[in-house]
Amino acid sequence: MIETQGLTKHFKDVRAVDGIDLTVAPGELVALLGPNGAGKSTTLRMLTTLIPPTSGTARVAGFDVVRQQREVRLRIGYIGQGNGAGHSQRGRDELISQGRAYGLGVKDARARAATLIESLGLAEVADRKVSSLSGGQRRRLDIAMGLIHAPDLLFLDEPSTGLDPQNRANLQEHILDLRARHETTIVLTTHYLDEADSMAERVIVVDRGRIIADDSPQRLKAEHVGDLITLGFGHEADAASAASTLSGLHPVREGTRLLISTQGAPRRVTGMLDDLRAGGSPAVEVEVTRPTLDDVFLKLTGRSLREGGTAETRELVEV
Ligand SMILES: Nc1ncnc2c1ncn2[C@@H]1O[C@H](COP(=O)(O)OP(=O)(O)OP(=O)(O)O)[C@@H](O)[C@H]1O
Repeated sequence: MIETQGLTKHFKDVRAVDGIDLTVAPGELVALLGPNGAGKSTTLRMLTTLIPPTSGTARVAGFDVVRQQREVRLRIGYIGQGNGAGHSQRGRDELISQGRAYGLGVKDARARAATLIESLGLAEVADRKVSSLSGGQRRRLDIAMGLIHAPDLLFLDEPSTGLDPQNRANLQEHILDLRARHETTIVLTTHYLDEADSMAERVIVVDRGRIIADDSPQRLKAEHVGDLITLGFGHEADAASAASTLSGLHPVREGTRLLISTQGAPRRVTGMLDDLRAGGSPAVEVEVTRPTLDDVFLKLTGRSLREGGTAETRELVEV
C-alpha cells in the first residue's frame, strides 16, 4: 500500500526526513512514533502529495506521489492536525459536500455520510453546527470527512492531540472499529506512547528524520528492554543467599534487594519465589516493572520521549 525508498525532505539546512525506506502492507495499522520535530508530519505530508520530496521515491496505493498526485489523492484520506470542517456548517452537510467534491452523486454522498455518522457515533450531533461540537466530536467529524470517499488508506496526523483522556480513548475505539469494519489501512502519527502501544500492531520509531526501530510494541519492548524483577528481603544475608540461589539469572544485589532483568517476568516470577522459599531465603516483596515504548526510545537514543524522564508500569505484590 505504501512503498518508499530513500524518502528525504530538507528545509534549507534542516533534514526533516532523512532517507526513509518504508513498506506498509494493505490492512496494516501503523503508528509513527517520535518526539516533536522527528519528521513524522513531514513524512505524512509527502506521502499525501502535499509537499514534494527533496529526493527519494514514494508509491502510495500503487501510484507515485510526485508524478501521479491525483491518483494518489483519490485513494487516500488525510486528516491533518487542524480541523477541516467549516464551523458554521452542519456536520452532515459538510460531509455530503465533501463527498460531492470527491465526485459522489447526491444519493451516494448522503448514504455514505449516514454510514459514517453512525459508525463514528455522531448521530446525535451531526445536524448541529460544527462550531457547537466538542473537541472529540469535531475530531471524529474530521475522520468522517477523510473517509467519505471510502479510501483504501487513511492518514491521521496526531489524531488525539488536545483531547482529554476519555475522548482520546473513545476516538481510539472508533478508529479501531472503523478499521475492523472497512479494512482500511491506517497510518497515524502520535507522540502518545500509550496510543502507539495499544492501537498499532506495528510501531515505527522515528528520530531526527530516520527510522530507528520498526516492530510490534511487544517485540520492541522485549528485544530492546525486557522486564525488571526487583525482589526485597528482610536482611542483606538473605539477599546474598538468594543471589546464589538465582545465580543463573545474573541478579544484581543492592543491599537487601536483588534486581533481575529478564523476559516474561510475570510468568517467571512465581517459579523464582518458589525456588527462594525452598532455598530458605524467601523474598518479602516483589516488584515487576514492565517496559514502556519510552524505555525502548531511551535505550535506542539515550533520550526520553517524555519530558521528565521514563515512566514505568509497576505491579507491586506483597509476598
Ligand atoms: N515548512 C517547513 N519549513 C522549515 N522547517 C520545517 C518545515 N516543516 C517542518 N520543518 C522542520 O522539520 C523538522 C520535522 O518536522 P515535523 O513537523 O515533520 O516533525 P514531527 O515529528 O511531525 O513533530 P510534531 O510531533 O511536533 O508534529 C522540524 O525540525 C521542523 O521544524
